Amino acid sequence: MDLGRARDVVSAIRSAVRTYYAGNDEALDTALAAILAEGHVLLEGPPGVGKTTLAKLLAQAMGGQFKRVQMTSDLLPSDVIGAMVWDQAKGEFRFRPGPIFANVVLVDELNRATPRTQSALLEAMAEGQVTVDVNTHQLPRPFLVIATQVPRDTGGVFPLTATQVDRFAAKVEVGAPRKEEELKIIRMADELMSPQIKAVASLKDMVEAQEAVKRIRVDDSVAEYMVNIIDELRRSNLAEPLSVRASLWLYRMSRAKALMEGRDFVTPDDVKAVALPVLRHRVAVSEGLSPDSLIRSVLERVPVPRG
Ligand SMILES: Nc1ncnc2c1ncn2[C@@H]1O[C@H](COP(=O)(O)OP(=O)(O)OP(=O)(O)O)[C@@H](O)[C@H]1O
Repeated sequence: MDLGRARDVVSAIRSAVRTYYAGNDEALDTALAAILAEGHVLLEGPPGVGKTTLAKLLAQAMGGQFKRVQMTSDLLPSDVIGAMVWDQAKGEFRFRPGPIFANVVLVDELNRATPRTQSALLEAMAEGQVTVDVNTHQLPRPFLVIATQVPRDTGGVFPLTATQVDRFAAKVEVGAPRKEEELKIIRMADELMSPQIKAVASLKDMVEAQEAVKRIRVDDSVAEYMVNIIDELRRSNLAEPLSVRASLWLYRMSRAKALMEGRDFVTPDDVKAVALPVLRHRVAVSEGLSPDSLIRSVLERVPVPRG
């Protein structure tokens, strides 16, 4: 698929989702970039702000399957990834896929699951496959996990470790809608009971778009710019060290962003556009500072390469 067609596929999906999704651009664009870059997203915010709606519409727009997993402390790894079950009719064991076998999976309240179940999910996300007993089962492509979390101070949660959080390509915080968005939402009250949009692309199109992202050029000066941002962040007295995954996801998500903008090369503006969602969950700051303000100040300090 050429890059122009890949861009058209993504913008068709974006417009289709926009039919009913009235939330902020950052959530929608980050989710789209994450699909293209084969990453996963943490979507945080209060209940009822359209997280499920966004995930469902994304799946519909690309002709894919949507599933939702509500995490609880009694959920076992096999309830999420699948298990071997006895098939009475055939007289043999067969693999029964878990609910993560879908193209877009909303994992609700991830930090309510026990560490074992969280690890099983995160491993599957990282590898794009599930291994049960000795058999490996490929997850569908594209495969996007959108995970939500309950606030850390809620009782009965198992907070994810920094390493686990680091596995997510990006994090977006969604808040209550603005007044005009909310007005649009209530005007669609009937349709929103069960929003349905037609597929405007196929899963094959999306997989080809993922491959197209890998052909987006990143000049040495822009790659160096990414590394300089990460280096400057590391010098900022972070509470936790910043892993190399930070720069890898900055690179991958910037390329996805360039494709969405219809270019075959990454500009420093693409890097800046994805820097907050890609970095904010990896930056553990001391009290009184917000990750976003720290990242913004780093972006202001690091010299931008001239094209
Ligand atoms: N930004 C939005 N765009 C469209 N509909 C929205 C939006 N925000 C909320 N809604 C509507 O409000 C209701 C709740 O939204 P939804 O289930 O998507 O929220 P959620 O964030 O997943 O909530 P929860 O965490 O409680 O599951 C739905 O009917 C949905 O259509």
